[in-house]
Amino acid sequence: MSIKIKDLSFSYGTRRCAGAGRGQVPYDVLRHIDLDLPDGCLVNVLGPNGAGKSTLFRCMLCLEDGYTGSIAIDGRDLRQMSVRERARTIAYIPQTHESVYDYSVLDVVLMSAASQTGAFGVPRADQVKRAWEALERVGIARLAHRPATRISGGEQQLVLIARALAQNARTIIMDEPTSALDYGNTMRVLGCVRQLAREGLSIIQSTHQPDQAFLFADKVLAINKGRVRAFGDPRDVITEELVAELYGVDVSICSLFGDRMRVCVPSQEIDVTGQDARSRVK
Ligand SMILES: Nc1ncnc2c1ncn2[C@@H]1O[C@H](COP(=O)(O)OP(=O)(O)OP(=O)(O)O)[C@@H](O)[C@H]1O
Repeated sequence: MSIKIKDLSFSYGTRRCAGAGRGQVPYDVLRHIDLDLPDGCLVNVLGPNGAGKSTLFRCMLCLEDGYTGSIAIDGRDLRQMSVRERARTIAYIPQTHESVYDYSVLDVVLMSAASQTGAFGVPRADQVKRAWEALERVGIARLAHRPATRISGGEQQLVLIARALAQNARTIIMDEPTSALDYGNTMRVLGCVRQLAREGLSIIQSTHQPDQAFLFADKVLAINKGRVRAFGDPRDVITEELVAELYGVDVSICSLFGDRMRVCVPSQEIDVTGQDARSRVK
């Protein structure tokens, strides 16, 4: 689904203005954001802590609706859609998700049906079938009857992706889906996410790893201080200047395998003077 954001600004409230006696002023966490996210695209959102990534997601999900400007999905204004319609359109995987109840993995995935059956409705046969298909799709059907609290972090993340798939939403927003995962699970989850985008889903996910964006993203959105700093192809957007600006770290961007892959190397940690820099991307 295509997402069009026009002049989006959002504030959580006011803060005291610098200087004596100036009073409270609105503190805009998001400032005049214009974006056109194409359909069937895997977008990685980069930006330092507090840049506004989660807030942007919350606005796109209408969890915060006090924004100015507009957000349209496939041409329809988000605010004109009912809660159920929105739930069917966009699935959300938040930054942290810790279930305290011992629901089975299958039950967690079946919660996706709540937007159609209501919170206490019994899932229909087709919804159960879809839940199984989603579990198969992400490769964890074998875990269906295990308590969702007693599986690994990577498996839990895959359960949430399966739930989003079973919800049948064409757009999935993920807030740092791999932040708690080890290297192997990170690669498996991101590989699964990329495959889903190749099959036509629109996926927007935040990450703090520019290298991940080189490897997995179709587009990169860089946000800094609530503004869009850059948007486009990873190779165009992720530059040494951008990484230094966003994260305050000097990196060299190097190419590998005949430039099929690029990586950020923190050059301030190693002395690269006089080294062979032929593969460095200028
Ligand atoms: N509920 C809230 N009330 C007031 N201010 C908030 C609230 N949530 C976030 N903020 C502030 O809004 C700004 C943006 O926060 P946000 O969580 O969107 O950043 P982020 O880019 O997702 O950061 P991170 O990478 O650390 O998750 C920060 O200054 C944060 O302190």
